[in-house]
Amino acid sequence: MSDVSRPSPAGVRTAAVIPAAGRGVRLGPGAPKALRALNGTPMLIHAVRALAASRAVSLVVVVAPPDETAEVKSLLDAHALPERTDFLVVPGGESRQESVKRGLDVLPPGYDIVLVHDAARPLVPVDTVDAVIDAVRAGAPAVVPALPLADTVKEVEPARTPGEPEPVLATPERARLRAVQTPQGFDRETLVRAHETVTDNVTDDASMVEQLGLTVVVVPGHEEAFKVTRPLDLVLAEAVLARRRLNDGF
Ligand SMILES: Nc1ccn([C@@H]2O[C@H](COP(=O)(O)OP(=O)(O)OP(=O)(O)O)[C@@H](O)[C@H]2O)c(=O)n1
Ligand SMILES: C[C@](O)(CO)[C@H](O)COP(=O)(O)O
Repeated sequence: MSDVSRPSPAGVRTAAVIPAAGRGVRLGPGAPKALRALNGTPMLIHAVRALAASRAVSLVVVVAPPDETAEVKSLLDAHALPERTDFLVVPGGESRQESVKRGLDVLPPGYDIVLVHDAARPLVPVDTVDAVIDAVRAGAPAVVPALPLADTVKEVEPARTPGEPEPVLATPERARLRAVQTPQGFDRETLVRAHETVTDNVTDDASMVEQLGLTVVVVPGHEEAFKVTRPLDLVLAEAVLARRRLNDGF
């Protein structure tokens, strides 16, 4: 049994920041990605429910597309969400990193552990969320869920002209590689310092903590925590939801 299903250690509270302000260019034209429906419910609501399913999470900060903050607030009001969880909505920025920073900026005092979770990973199981929180509670300053890779990975010299063949530079040893997911979990002070210190644009929050010289640890991720990025991912997400409904017997 995860430690997280037990009451929080006295005074230790966990908040989740959900960056949801991206357009979803790779998914194709349409509404901002987080507002697109999966089986009739916006992807963002699935992601919020997934994080709020953890009994340890008592605050969820949604970082919304700047023109859609009112709509996001209405969606949160319209969908059944746990009463023990508080919600805040703030407008996002130009990059994922800036959006996460905006979420961190509005966190009230008293939250010592912060999770950062992509709205684009709507189906993460609660056990994965709890495993990340457990590892932060155990003392890691930064924790990422990750999976081994199925494909061999090549480092290439990127083509200068699109479509040109790309020369391979190296083949990293696959057994040492992991595909990193979210939620990523942090000691709050560490994550805030990373966002204040690191100025290059990076693709995840944990790599900012690596740049501080601190150790980031990996816990097992989950296949269902995949990121909805391209159109085929929508088909997969709806298939996962259909399988869950069958397994739940309704
Ligand atoms: N300016 C941005 C860009 C991204 N995100 C969020 O960061 C997460 C991961 O980003 P990604 O999957 O790349 O989403 P998009 O940026 O929307 O996708 P694309 O690159 O295809 O436009 C998503 O939940 C997305 O909403 C954000 O909050 N603010
Ligand atoms: C944070 C992340 O989901 C970890 O895999 C990923 O780096 C986000 O990348 P994106 O290109 O912004 O989707």
